[in-house]
Amino acid sequence: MTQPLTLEELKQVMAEADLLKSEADVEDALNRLASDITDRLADSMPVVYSIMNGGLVMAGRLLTKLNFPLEQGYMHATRYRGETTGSTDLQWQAPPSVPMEGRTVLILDDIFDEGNTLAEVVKSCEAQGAKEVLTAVLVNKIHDRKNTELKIDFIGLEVEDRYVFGCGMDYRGYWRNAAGIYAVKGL
Ligand SMILES: O=P(O)(O)OC[C@H]1O[C@H](OP(=O)(O)OP(=O)(O)O)[C@H](O)[C@@H]1O
Ligand code: HPA
Repeated sequence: MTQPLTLEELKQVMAEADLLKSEADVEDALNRLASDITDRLADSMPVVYSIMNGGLVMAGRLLTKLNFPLEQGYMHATRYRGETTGSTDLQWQAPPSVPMEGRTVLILDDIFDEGNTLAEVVKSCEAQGAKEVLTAVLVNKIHDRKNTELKIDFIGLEVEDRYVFGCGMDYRGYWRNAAGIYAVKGL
């Protein structure tokens, strides 16, 4: 495990970061996502799961924009665990909180990076008998290292190939609470 960061270091990370998407950009993206998701799922009484922890902020901000009957749930699967590179094994820290057999499932997550997390989560939902599984992410990171053929159904924003934080995404456990999306200096 890397050494914990101090308060001063964490403030410096933010002070030196590049703002990639403003709070207003994020809000526009969430409104577009809500409209597209409503068009597709308004009549399907879906279960909408957030992938903890990263999906928490997106879910909280998106759910109140969805004006149709849905159930809300969560699951916690983690691959990075406070580091800036992902481990090969996805660790399940909490299984899905609502049964999904025969249901339309929508998975919400903050970022589609190499794609291992969502690919495995989707596979797991299918194995648990979901009728259909759709995915929505706030951010798709653009690079050619995706480890999956999975196509994300709803994408809010695209970002360049840098380590990003804010809107649910952490830098070594911190700054998920930042309202915009930032790239760490040098990463
Ligand atoms: O596309 P991938 O390369 O698999 O990365 C994306 C995943 O990584 C992050 O989760 P993380 O493992 O950091 O867990 P956390 O949300 O609990 O921080 C993020 O929230 C996504 O779930
Ligand atoms: O760029 C990232 N930032 C935060 N969390 C992440 N998980 C995968 N990629 C990222």
